[in-house]
Amino acid sequence: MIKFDKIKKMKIDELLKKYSFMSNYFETNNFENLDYKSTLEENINKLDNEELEELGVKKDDILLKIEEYIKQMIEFLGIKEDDDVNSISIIAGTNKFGNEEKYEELKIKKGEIICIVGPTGSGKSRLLADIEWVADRDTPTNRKILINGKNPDKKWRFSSSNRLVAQLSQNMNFIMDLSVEDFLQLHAKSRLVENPKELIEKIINSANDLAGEKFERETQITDLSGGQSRALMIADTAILSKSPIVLIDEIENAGVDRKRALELLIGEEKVVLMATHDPMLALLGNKRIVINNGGIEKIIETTEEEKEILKELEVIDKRMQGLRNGLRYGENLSNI
Ligand SMILES: Nc1ncnc2c1ncn2[C@@H]1O[C@H](COP(=O)(O)OP(=O)(O)OP(=O)(O)O)[C@@H](O)[C@H]1O
Repeated sequence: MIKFDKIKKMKIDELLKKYSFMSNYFETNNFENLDYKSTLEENINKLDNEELEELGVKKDDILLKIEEYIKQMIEFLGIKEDDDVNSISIIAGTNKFGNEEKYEELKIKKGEIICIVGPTGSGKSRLLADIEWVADRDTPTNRKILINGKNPDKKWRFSSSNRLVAQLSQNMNFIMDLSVEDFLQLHAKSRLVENPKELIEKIINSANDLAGEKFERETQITDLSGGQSRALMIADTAILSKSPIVLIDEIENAGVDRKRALELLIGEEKVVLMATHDPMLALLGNKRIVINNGGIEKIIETTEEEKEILKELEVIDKRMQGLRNGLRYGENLSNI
């Protein structure tokens, strides 16, 4: 059952993200001046008589028609409303020595950034893999993953269109000879986005916001620098990927504004889990999971005092960035 009261209160860009078929509806029904940052209801309420005449419907009927259309499309496409992931829970298992982990359950909600810290070989990647596999006491750690507090549907393991997790890895090696725009078109098609034009523009703008040097939609992806391609993949994952969870293996500093990258992912309502050794990134998180000998030893919430340290680190980071840029552009560093 769809909850139309909730749908009415969704901003148009959220609505298009959730129901990409609506772009087609708006286009074929001549909705021309949509404000993407306002809700569906607000957009309909502000239509004037002239616009209503153009649309050929009464104001009161528009929402009813849209509700009916969404219902039919959901049925036709076989979309399940319970695909929405609002939280994941990690239920404790055992460490490498077979001892029980020192927590019972860790619930992570949408919009939270959780960092995973611990020495080399301690089991950080194993934890990420448990989440990706939706472990059910059937991995070396014996952990169990719940989705929305419940035993998850096995489809998360086997369906390719319903990926629970998007992985952001460090190095993107593009080998195809495509422009940025064609590459994103391909991605959008494979993710069944019907009218990807606006999304592609949003991705390119966001990526350019994150990267030091701007690129164009016509730029060949093989010509992108390391930082530019990382920025493109982050924006693509945030905006186009339907996976509700993003796993990150440390975002390299070079060429990407990491704080903005995290803000972009969180703004798109994802659960973000990030393995990192960098104090600045760790403090940007809401919590950090400390792993040792394969087990979760502690879960630490970032305190207000720690957030103060973050401010210091941001000043240092800015200074480093300034010097790095100076170096790049051949300046005398003592003048910076
Ligand atoms: N609870 C556990 N029980 C049994 N084996 C485990 C457990 N946790 C991790 N391991 C195993 O320990 C090995 C090292 O773990 P992993 O690769 O996850 O470490 P890591 O912290 O990601 O290391 P690095 O920082 O070097 O990438 C792996 O073979 C993993 O399967």
